[in-house]
Amino acid sequence: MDFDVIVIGGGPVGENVAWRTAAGGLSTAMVEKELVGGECSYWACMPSKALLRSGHALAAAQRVKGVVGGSLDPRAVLERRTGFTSDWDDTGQVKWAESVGIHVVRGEGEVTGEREVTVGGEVHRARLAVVVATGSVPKMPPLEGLDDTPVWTSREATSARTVPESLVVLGGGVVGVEMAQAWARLGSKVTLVVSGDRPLPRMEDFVGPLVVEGLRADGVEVLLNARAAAVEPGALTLRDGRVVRGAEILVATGRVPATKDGKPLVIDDTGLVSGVDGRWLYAAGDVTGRALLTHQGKYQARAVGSAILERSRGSEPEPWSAGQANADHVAVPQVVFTDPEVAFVGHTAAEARAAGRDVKVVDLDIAVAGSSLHADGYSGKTRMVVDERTRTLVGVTFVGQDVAELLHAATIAIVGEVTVDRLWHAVPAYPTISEVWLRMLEAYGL
Ligand SMILES: Cc1cc2nc3c(=O)[nH]c(=O)nc-3n(C[C@H](O)[C@H](O)[C@H](O)COP(=O)(O)OP(=O)(O)OC[C@H]3O[C@@H](n4cnc5c(N)ncnc54)[C@H](O)[C@@H]3O)c2cc1C
Ligand SMILES: NC(=O)c1ccc[n+]([C@@H]2O[C@H](COP(=O)([O-])OP(=O)(O)OC[C@H]3O[C@@H](n4cnc5c(N)ncnc54)[C@H](O)[C@@H]3O)[C@@H](O)[C@H]2O)c1
Repeated sequence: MDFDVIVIGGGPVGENVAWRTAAGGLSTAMVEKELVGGECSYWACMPSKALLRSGHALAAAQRVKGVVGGSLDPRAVLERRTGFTSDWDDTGQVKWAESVGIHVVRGEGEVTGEREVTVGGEVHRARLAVVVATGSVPKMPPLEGLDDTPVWTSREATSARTVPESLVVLGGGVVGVEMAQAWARLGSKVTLVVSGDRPLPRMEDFVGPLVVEGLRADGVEVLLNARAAAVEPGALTLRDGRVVRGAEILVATGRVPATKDGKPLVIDDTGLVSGVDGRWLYAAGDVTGRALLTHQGKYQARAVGSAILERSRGSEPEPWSAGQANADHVAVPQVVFTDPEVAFVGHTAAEARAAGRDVKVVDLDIAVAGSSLHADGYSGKTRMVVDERTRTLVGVTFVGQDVAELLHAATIAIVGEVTVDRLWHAVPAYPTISEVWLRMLEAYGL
């Protein structure tokens, strides 16, 4: 069949491209080989956060004097998780897609020519654009014995129907720390194997050690500088000869773009794939390798949808208009949903310095009236990185209980290029944890 736009991949990113072009009046097909809703809905964001939330709610309650008792019912937590995945059934998402005018095509799509996508032997043509939003797949490390050992990936870690008695987690990235804590709080005996001296190594250097403290408080055994060499059912052998045992072994060592060669599709800020003539091939989301995050992929999706619509009307998207994903370079926010939570946006101090910027770094404990009310003995840390030339923020990091909702203020300040002098006039309400903004600006020198 012919369409104006064909989107390959019906994850959150593909859905958002298709939604935008269909809403703009373009006939749009979305090709999906598994479940409409993608990894995020069924095996990533939603089930992983559902597995974590009950444990966090209980821990938060128990940090307030006067709350007595409380416990987790792992079976009910798993049931709640399963509810968020609609028991791995995409009927609801397909109905939504069709209700907004998207034509859903089931099957594996392949770009077989210019503006041409083949699905199960049937050739479909796109009058305007083909958009690749195929996401990413787990990256497996070179471990002896891996081919013969049934291990967990993030799919099993988010969809398991029972709590394993013990679990070894290989990899100190976001999946590793989140899943280690979720399963530990559900009663599994968890060992986290981290190859470097701290987990979450790409974040500010104080983040990893604070997350390790939180994991150890939950009984997770965290092995640092531990390099894995071989795996067999029930055991992971480290290069120094130590053997770590667990009923299940989760390999969480990163992801690669879902392309034939595992390489990312490099795009410009309107989503056009570099090196392809004719301005018809676009990509967005994990497959671009830009930022492996649902919200940022959906932002790219909105840019791609807008750019296709604008170009169909003969105009070109301007920088910082809806048709360009310019914030990818300055303000990508991310929350790691551990306890303590990690929330950060922008660049780390080290990245900013490496880019040649003259920055001032403000480090503070989160210790304000709001935090002391929020939890007895609240502890947390924050870092603000300020560009001294423009007096605007480059990056902000918070670590502590329930800091996720503080993040959007930082994102707005960075994207809006708000100076610290003007930020001074954004008065945080008393007594909220946001008052830490005032303390940071005072510590900066205002
Ligand atoms: C455990 C885990 C937890 C996460 N938690 C968070 C979180 O809390 N917050 C956050 O922002 N991000 C999180 N992420 C990252 C997030 O899941 C991804 O960034 C997001 O899913 C990317 O969306 P996407 O649409 O690009 O790809 P996907 O969600 O991977 O969707 C791609 C879709 O394309 C389909 N597909 C692939 N190839 C083809 C083909 N040839 N033909 C047809 N269909 C095809 C796939 O079946 C899939 O449905 C998490 C990731 C993991 C693994
Ligand atoms: N809350 C969230 O926003 C959230 C949650 C989960 C995942 N995600 C996204 O999904 C993506 C994938 O997550 P991930 O944790 O799989 O990847 P990651 O890239 O964040 O972390 C992988 C980690 O594994 C380590 N590693 C690589 N090879 C190894 C080996 N052989 N042995 C031991 N360690 C090894 C790396 O040093 C790295 O720290 C991330 O980019 C993340 O942004 C986001």
